[in-house]
Amino acid sequence: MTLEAVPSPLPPATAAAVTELARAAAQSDGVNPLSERTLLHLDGEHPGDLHVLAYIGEPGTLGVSGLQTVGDLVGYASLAPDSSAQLVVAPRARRQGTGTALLRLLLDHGGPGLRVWAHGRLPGSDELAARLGLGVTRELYFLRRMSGPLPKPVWPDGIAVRTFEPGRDETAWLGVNARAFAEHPEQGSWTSSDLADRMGQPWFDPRGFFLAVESETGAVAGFHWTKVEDSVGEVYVVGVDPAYQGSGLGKALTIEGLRHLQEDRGLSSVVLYVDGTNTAARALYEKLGFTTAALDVQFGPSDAL
Ligand SMILES: CC(=O)SCCNC(=O)CCNC(=O)[C@H](O)C(C)(C)COP(=O)(O)OP(=O)(O)OC[C@H]1O[C@@H](n2cnc3c(N)ncnc32)[C@H](O)[C@@H]1OP(=O)(O)O
Ligand SMILES: N[C@@H](CS)C(=O)N[C@H]1[C@@H](O[C@@H]2[C@H](O)[C@H](O)[C@@H](O)[C@H](O)[C@H]2O)O[C@H](CO)[C@@H](O)[C@@H]1O
Repeated sequence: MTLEAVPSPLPPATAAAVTELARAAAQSDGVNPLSERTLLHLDGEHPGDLHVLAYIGEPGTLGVSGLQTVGDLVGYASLAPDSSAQLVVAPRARRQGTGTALLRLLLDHGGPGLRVWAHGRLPGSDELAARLGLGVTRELYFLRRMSGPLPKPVWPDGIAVRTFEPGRDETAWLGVNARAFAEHPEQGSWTSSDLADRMGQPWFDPRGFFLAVESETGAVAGFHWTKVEDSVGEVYVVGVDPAYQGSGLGKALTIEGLRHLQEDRGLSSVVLYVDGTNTAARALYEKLGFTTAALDVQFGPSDAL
């Protein structure tokens, strides 16, 4: 087995093989092994992104033309410029040391700031991490709510709600998102490119992207961006400008998006991700009937814990 670190961009054939590897793992494990950002960054050039390929063959046999066959690829890892990473080994190739080899290479390239996701904290991830001196540095809860009666949203005085208008609201949304998520490891640093990537996805639907605006000034005070992909409805991101936090706006926005997913999109359940340390959001979602369905964790060097 050969390990090869490839700076972005990946050859299209290789990107397709990684996508197929991730699909096979998701089918086998019941959990997507790679995050949305990682999947989005398989295609195209993303400076600073590093791809690691584990394949059956002599070094260099892949060539820049990409993989000869999907069967050649037995593992993949990605390392982002913020030192966050993910790795996946093909179900057919597990317990042969490929995961250990991928993680060692990530440590070599990522250094002490490395943070490796284990989506679903599947069997073996803790053991693999501990073997290389890594411990849990972050918990991301995956919550689910079955459809049912919703309270009516109570909007703060002077606030109106409308949906996102492409070509009009991008700059204002980036601003309120950055302010709302100033303390978040990823969300607050989204750029116009990150937003455009997602607006270009088949699931993007401005009719499910709610903005709370000041009636007098039109300024965006908060938002609830919903997502429906593969028939799964998600509270994708809810954010409230710090100036409005504690005003009831987050609850009203969350309810508005849940109503849309439940009634306009006819979904029987809704999911979301929330950091374990986010006490405010977790309290809000618990009040609205969300319960824990799974847990993603990030591992980092134990001496960094
Ligand atoms: C799926 C996701 O998007 S997870 C990420 C959610 N977004 C963020 O964390 C971004 C930063 N935080 C925010 O934007 C806001 O704090 C939000 C969205 C979490 C909450 O919005 P707010 O407008 O402040 O919430 P709101 O005033 O509607 O309060 C609703 C409930 O949330 C909970 N809550 C809100 N703030 C807090 C807090 N500081 N501490 C504990 N619970 C809180 C309470 O249960 C509250 O109900 P209550 O006031 O009846 O007790
Ligand atoms: N509630 C949001 C914004 S704070 C959140 O916590 N997002 C996480 C989450 O993102 C999900 C992930 O990318 C899934 O692959 C994708 O299918 C979901 O639609 C996303 O919501 O997990 C990410 C790590 O995997 C994390 O970086 C985001 O901040």
